Amino acid sequence: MIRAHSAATVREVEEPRLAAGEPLMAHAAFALATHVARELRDRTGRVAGSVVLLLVGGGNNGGDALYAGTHLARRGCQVHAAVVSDRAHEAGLAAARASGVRVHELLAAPDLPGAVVDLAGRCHVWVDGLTGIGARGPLREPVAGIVAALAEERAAWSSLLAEPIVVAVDVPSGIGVDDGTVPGPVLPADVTVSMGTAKPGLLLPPAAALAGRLEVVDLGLTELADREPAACSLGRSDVAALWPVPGPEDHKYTRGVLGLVAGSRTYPGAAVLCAAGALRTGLGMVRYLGPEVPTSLVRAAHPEIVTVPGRVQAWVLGPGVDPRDAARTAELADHLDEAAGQGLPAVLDAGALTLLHDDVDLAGPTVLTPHAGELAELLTARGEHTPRRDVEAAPARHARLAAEITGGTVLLKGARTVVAAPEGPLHAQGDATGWLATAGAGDVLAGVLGALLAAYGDAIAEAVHPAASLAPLAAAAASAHGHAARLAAGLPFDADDDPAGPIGVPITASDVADALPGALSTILD
Ligand SMILES: NC(=O)C1=CN([C@@H]2O[C@H](COP(=O)(O)OP(=O)(O)OC[C@H]3O[C@@H](n4cnc5c(N)ncnc54)[C@H](OP(=O)(O)O)[C@@H]3O)[C@@H](O)[C@H]2O)[C@@H](O)CC1
Ligand SMILES: [K+]
Repeated sequence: MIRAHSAATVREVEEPRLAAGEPLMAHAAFALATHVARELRDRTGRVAGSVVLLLVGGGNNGGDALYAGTHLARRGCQVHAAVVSDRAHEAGLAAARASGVRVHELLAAPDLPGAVVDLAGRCHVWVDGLTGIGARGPLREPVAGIVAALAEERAAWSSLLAEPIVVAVDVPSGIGVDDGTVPGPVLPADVTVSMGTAKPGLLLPPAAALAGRLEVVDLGLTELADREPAACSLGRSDVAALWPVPGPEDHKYTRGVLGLVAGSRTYPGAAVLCAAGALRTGLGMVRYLGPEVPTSLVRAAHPEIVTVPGRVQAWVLGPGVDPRDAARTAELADHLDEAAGQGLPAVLDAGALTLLHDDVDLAGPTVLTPHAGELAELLTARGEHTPRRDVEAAPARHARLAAEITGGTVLLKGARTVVAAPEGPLHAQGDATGWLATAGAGDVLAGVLGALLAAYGDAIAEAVHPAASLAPLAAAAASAHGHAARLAAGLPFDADDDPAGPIGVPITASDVADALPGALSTILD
């Protein structure tokens, strides 16, 4: 699991250590130099003789870059430092000069962005030490202009072979360190070397997509183990640890029975796909409840499905249900009440999300699975006027707001899925592929999550804090679903940002459901 801590937590932990004279910056800079050297060797085949640009702002982030530059100069690199603040780290500057780094004090340059871009054009690697966890809000001038010019230059270069490598120090300068927003210009990185712990903005969308590969440097900040992370991402072994695996004593009722109210005459496929997602995830039984169509289609596609009411351990309510169908919506509300009465978990998707447009307080453990548009509608209906683009610009903030307002756990679907409970760490999972953005994929996900919750349903109903396990389970479902999509698209199992890697093939939602057992076998291996 990658655990990310807020800037404030990092400061609280590092301050007493710095006061005690621990050389945290020296360790950070050495690790940074090692990563830069490795990147140079992997991509260009050499370290000595490479030309390195340090982008140096006015704080310790620039200090990290300067000290890393001293190590790289000693390893035979030609190192240039573009200093764009009059408060650059003094000791770092002195050390850099002493080790042969060429320091360019550029603040007085008539065209500052142009001067930095000129210098950058001669360098194999750019080390972004402009701002780190000390940044506040969008980048200000002159740094904003420099970053915008470099980002433009880099985008233009990417069509050529000799791209510069961008290594961000701690975070790509300009991202919202704690909330993952991109409030202004940011220089996208190939690698981000984060100091002591990951930062939330490196995991959360949309900023996470600008961080490249994440490398976390262990600075021995052991106190962080006892501090709740602000955000986290489950790895394969975390998902495996959560996944229910049947033992010899299990039977279908202990493995979990899922009640499914989905599909309509207009959208019958949603019921078939949601059932497929649940069945291929593995559970004891699916009880489908609905009108003749789609019941006949669900039975034809999945003969193992039971279509009579009975005991269940979790519900999936709403995929493919038209919220204008008053009778069906009332049915959804009844099942939601029934689940809450028994303390059983429920997934509210698509049509069922409109149940929360009224001032309903969720009484039971509930996961909402909106996409950005549905979340915007929900928030607006609950008095927080929110255009869809605002949700897309700050997914974590809006998912958390919806969780606080409704009392549910919100799984906000997107290229990178965010899960927010009313409190506790945010989760972000970026295991999927762009090919997954296809009709019906969300119905499959609701099924996967429903199956997982059914397995845990009785335990959740008996738990002291029934909602506490929902966010990790929702994140695990998103991860398995994303991995299945990668497998179906013919992509390597784990997402990486290698632009030279395979691009994959188009997939359908049915392909994703079919790929679930294969993905789970790799996860559980
Ligand atoms: N984690 C760890 O244990 C360790 C962390 N370490 C490192 O320290 C870093 C934190 O250093 P830090 O506190 O000096 O702040 P930093 O990020 O360099 O930014 C301050 C500068 O940015 C400027 N600035 C601010 N906002 C801005 C804006 N919007 N637009 C433009 N400029 C803006 C601000 O200017 P000012 O607002 O003061 O005028 C000031 O000049 C951390 O990220 C990591 O790299 C390691 O060295 C040791 C171990
Ligand atoms: K930075």
